[in-house]
Amino acid sequence: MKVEALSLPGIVKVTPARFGDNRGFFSETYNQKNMAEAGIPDLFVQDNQSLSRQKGVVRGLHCQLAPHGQGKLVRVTRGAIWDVAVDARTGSPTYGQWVGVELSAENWSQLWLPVGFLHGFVTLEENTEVQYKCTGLYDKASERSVRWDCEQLGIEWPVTREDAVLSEKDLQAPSFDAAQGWFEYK
Ligand SMILES: Cc1cn([C@H]2C[C@H](O)[C@@H](COP(=O)(O)OP(=O)(O)O[C@H]3O[C@H](C)C(=O)[C@H](O)[C@H]3O)O2)c(=O)[nH]c1=O
Repeated sequence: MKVEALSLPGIVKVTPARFGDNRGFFSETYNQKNMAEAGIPDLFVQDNQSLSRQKGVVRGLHCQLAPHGQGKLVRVTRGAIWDVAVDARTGSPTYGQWVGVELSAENWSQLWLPVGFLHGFVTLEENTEVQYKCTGLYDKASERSVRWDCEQLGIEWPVTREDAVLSEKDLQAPSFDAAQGWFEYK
């Protein structure tokens, strides 16, 4: 498995091996030992999957507050996304900084985001399926959102506001200012 630390400390991109043959391929998409060696904890308690039928669907920026914070290990099993992590840990030297990575069924890469980071993505193809493991269970009351196109964050999304497809919840999300104090940098 290939492991790449990204420009935002704490965010890790991993690419499991994929063994192709005349039938197709086989891949260990999650191996506790390999992931632990990459610095990705082994306690995942929930698997999620979403399908976005259109190109340009933006989901995020989301997180859950303590004690329901979620580390996420994200991968794409059909189509492609541009996946984004934002450091929301008050006191962090990289507070408000972001990193974006293309994850696709083609490149087979996965992105690890620890607790304390906002997560969001935009689909780059129609009928994109995203699957992700979470270190915490869903807790609706502790969900928080920040608007995807917050000027303060300046995320360089590969989609225009006109073309972006968002949920009502995400259309009404506050700016990143709201995130002050959500997470403490340790
Ligand atoms: C997240 C979640 C949602 N739901 C229900 C609640 C709603 O009735 C429905 C759709 O939820 P939502 O619109 O919040 O789904 P997304 O916009 O894809 O949200 C996700 O998008 C970004 C990218 C994330 O990282 C989070 O995991 C998550 O916030 O699924 C559940 O039952 N369990 C869950 O864990």
